[in-house]
Amino acid sequence: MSERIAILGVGLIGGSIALGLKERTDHYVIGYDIAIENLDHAKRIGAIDQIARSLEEAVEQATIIVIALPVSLICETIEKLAQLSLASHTIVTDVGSTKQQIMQYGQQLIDQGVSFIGGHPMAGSHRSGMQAADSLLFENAYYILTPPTQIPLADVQRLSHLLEKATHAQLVIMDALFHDRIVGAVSHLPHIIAAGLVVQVGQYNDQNEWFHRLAAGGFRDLTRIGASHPQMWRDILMSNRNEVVQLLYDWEEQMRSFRHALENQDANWIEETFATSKKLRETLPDRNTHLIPQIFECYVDVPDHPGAIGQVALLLGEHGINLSNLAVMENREEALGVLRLSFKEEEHLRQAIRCLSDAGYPVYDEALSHI
Ligand SMILES: NC(=O)c1ccc[n+]([C@@H]2O[C@H](COP(=O)([O-])OP(=O)(O)OC[C@H]3O[C@@H](n4cnc5c(N)ncnc54)[C@H](O)[C@@H]3O)[C@@H](O)[C@H]2O)c1
Ligand SMILES: O=C(O)C(=O)C[C@]1(C(=O)O)C=C[C@@H](O)C=C1
Repeated sequence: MSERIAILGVGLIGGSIALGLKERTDHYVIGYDIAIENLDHAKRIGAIDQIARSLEEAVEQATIIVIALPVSLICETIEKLAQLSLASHTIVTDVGSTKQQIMQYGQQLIDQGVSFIGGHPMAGSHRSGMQAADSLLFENAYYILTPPTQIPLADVQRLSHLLEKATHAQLVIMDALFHDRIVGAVSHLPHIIAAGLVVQVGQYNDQNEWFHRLAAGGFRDLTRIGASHPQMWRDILMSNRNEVVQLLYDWEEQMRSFRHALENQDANWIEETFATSKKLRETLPDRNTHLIPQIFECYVDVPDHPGAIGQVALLLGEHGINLSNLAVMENREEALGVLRLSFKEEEHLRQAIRCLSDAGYPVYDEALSHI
């Protein structure tokens, strides 16, 4: 099926998705942005087929709407879209870095019968705008979707396939709360730490310019993200405020432990902590080593009704099992649907089989033998 895709906000993320869509699919792409120069550039380089002069013009007849605006504007835009009469088969998604607040707004669309599926590609840059867009930005990165339980299986699959094809990312389904907690720790907290360090050293530098002159690899590596877009990060932190406040308490505790160790000349504690850090840092999965990822799969029968996908995804999420992809294999009327669940780790597959079987779902292997 050929889609008409409206991208609202043709900046770094919207522009990168648009480029991927035009490079790797045949879908028609319409761009809308407040900055006309972004749209002109996008049209010139073939990232979009058409420039829309208004939000209404962009979404009219769109079958998929991707909201790629700063988080506060994503919420506002969802409210605006809920006032328009979108066709019932339209899927609306977003790319915002937080998910719980956006999903609450998305309920307004779901109440109108429109499928709203939250999204967040876990890759980006401290740069912003269409000029920085890149069709390879999301290659091999995780792209998280947070479909509410009411969304039909087929819609989640339609969006997931489209995004996978356009971005070459690894699509993962996750609960919004789970997402905000984890992304708070691995993205939002690091941005605060980088900004805090840059401001602290900037204050020393005001007294003595040698601080900046001597800032070498360590400072530069750690603070690249301190140059990120201020309004975008204001929105992200305000949207994930509760999670980030909790994370900051833990961070203060970490820093206090370092200070105590130094005050008490506890060299062993310092060495042990750096040894732990080195070991953990070296075991971080490298995005680029997974160019041909090994996939572990199983098949599961689910009742063919709208909430079924959410229940399976939620069950796995609650057990901390990362689903890397989900596809509907069969969709017979009034009978069972068959889902193919893919995992990156064999251990996650084993855990999923155990937890789905315990919950009463029939689970099969590749040869469709009952597991
Ligand atoms: N930058 C990243 O690393 C990254 C990664 C993943 C997700 N995100 C999320 O993606 C979203 C977009 O971020 P980005 O990095 O692409 O930002 P960006 O600034 O590059 O793009 C945002 C675009 O929105 C446009 N815009 C702003 N106000 C508008 C308005 N009122 N009406 C129409 N257009 C308007 C801007 O002109 C710009 O082109 C944010 O919600 C962010 O949280 C960012
Ligand atoms: O690479 C960067 O510059 C980023 O900040 C990308 C990054 C991140 O924190 O990892 C930033 C925000 C997004 O929501 C996802 C990815």
